[in-house]
Amino acid sequence: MIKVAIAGARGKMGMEAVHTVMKREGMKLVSVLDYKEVGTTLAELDAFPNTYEVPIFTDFAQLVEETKPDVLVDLTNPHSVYTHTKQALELNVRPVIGTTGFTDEQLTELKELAARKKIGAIIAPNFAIGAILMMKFAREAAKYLPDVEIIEMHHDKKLDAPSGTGVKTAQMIAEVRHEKIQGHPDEKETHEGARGAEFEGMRIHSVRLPGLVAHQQVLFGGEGQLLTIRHDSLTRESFMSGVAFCIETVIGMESLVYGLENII
Ligand SMILES: NC(=O)C1=CN([C@@H]2O[C@H](COP(=O)(O)OP(=O)(O)OC[C@H]3O[C@@H](n4cnc5c(N)ncnc54)[C@H](OP(=O)(O)O)[C@@H]3O)[C@@H](O)[C@H]2O)C=CC1
Ligand SMILES: O=C(O)C1=N[C@H](C(=O)O)C[C@H](O)C1
Repeated sequence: MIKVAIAGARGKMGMEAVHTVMKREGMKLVSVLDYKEVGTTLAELDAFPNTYEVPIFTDFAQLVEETKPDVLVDLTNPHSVYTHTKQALELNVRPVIGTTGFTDEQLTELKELAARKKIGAIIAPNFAIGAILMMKFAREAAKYLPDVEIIEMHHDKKLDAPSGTGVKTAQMIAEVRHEKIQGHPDEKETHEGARGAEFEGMRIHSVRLPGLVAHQQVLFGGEGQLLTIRHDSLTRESFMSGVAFCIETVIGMESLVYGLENII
């Protein structure tokens, strides 16, 4: 039985993850990490009325001491995720991280820490299998069509831009794409930001609108042709088989993996 703790259980993803872990055979939700006093167990919260008698902690060291989780699933926000991941590794709890917004320096540091401690960790900018395939197909297409722009579209409560998936897509494309600055060499923005975020000569555009969940198009332009690779997460259920897969997989790992494309 894999013992799981979740940080961010009151959030949109966290709520789904709580139900996923509770329903899945072979794993058990032993505790929840919050940053404010919201109650002593999940059953006291409006989101889970009288349902799960799972204790809530505001102190991670105490959570580990009292409930001894094997895995910490983090679905919080870009401001707290780095600290949670580091604390988990230091306390020998395997992190499964869905939260986005890490800097390159933070990723490198966490990778080194996991390697030093020989502890499995997964940082997954996107848990949905369709999104992983979208990124893999985009990497393949970029070998032949190096002119590419990424348009990611999310709900308007999202804190980080570009999305973790948008950045990961650009990183995967950059692995194979001949370096190239796109657009006209003399192009000039008359309104700042018009051309989107720059990533190794590619552009990432972030759309935020109510009604959206998580969507991305990768556009490749060629002579007289356009290839569009698109993925849509229509509900947060789309991420849950990935969350369960990571919890089960991280147990047998001894290093940090960034991106599910490396382990599926
Ligand atoms: N990898 C993937 O496939 C996916 C990743 N995500 C990412 O997951 C993260 C969460 O997304 P989402 O559920 O939509 O966001 P929400 O804002 O709905 O949920 C975040 C929750 O975390 C809580 N929280 C904030 N800080 C802490 C902390 N220090 N400790 C414990 N809980 C905390 C928030 O509480 P409060 O509201 O009181 O501040 C909130 O309840 C985001 O980074 C998002 O990008 C989202 C979807 C898929
Ligand atoms: O905030 C979200 O909602 C999502 N965040 C992740 C990201 O930044 O890529 C994954 C998915 O796109 C949903």
